Amino acid sequence: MRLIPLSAKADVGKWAAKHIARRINEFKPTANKPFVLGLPTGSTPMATYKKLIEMNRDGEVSFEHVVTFNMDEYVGIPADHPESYRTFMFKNFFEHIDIRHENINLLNGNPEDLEAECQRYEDKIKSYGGIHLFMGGVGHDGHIAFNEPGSSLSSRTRIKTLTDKTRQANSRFFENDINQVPKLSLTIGVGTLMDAREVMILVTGADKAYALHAAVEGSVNHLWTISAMQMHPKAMIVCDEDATMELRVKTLKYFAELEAENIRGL
Ligand SMILES: N[C@@H]1[C@@H](O)[C@H](O)[C@@H](COP(=O)(O)O)O[C@@H]1O
Repeated sequence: MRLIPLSAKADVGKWAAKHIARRINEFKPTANKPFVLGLPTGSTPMATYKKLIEMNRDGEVSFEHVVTFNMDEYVGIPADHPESYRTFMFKNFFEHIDIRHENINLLNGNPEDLEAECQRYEDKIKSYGGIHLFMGGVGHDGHIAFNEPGSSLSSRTRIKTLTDKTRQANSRFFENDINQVPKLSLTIGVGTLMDAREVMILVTGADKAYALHAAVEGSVNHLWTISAMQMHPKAMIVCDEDATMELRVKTLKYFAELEAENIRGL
């Protein structure tokens, strides 16, 4: 696993956006050979989306032949609810870039059959030959997508009950009222994420410091689903200084030295 320790939150957004653009450009996608990108919601990736929008506008990267799959969606709120992950993605990213709408894949949180919807999603990912690069964030309790503590590390897309802790954290988007936060979600599994050719996780802020410690220094454990990234052949965590507060000085120094070249010139 690589750890890219940067100074500020804005640097994380810039670095991640540049990495995504580099991967897309290296791939030289076409209509018949699209680049498949996995995406998260949340406050953490906002700076990355902003930078990617700028880069798209300036002609540094195109999403014309990029297919996207989002990680998760709430169950039971309308698709056009201001806090649905569909709304989030269109408002903060898709509406501002040159992506074709038929290339956007999102889980439907209101299907007739929830299990069939999960299977449809897995099949659709497979139909593209898998995901090239999956970007993600992390919850305070180390959850990845909505794979809450105790999720199987080989899980696939499925229905998940949200913990009170997650609903409390996300209530900030629902007028600080936990009762408005859905209790269920559809989420890709840890196994789905592990199948991506490359995974890039963004971690910012002191409130995520313990999750970063568990991801990098902890043992692989289903109680911290982010730790499964240690088993991924090509995983990378990009973090800011605040998020490193629970890491050993020795660990941080080790990765900072390894990545010195890649951090310079941001
Ligand atoms: N399902 C999402 C996760 O994908 C996200 O990583 C997490 C952290 O969000 P934030 O970046 O706002 O801290 O929130 C939710 O639980």
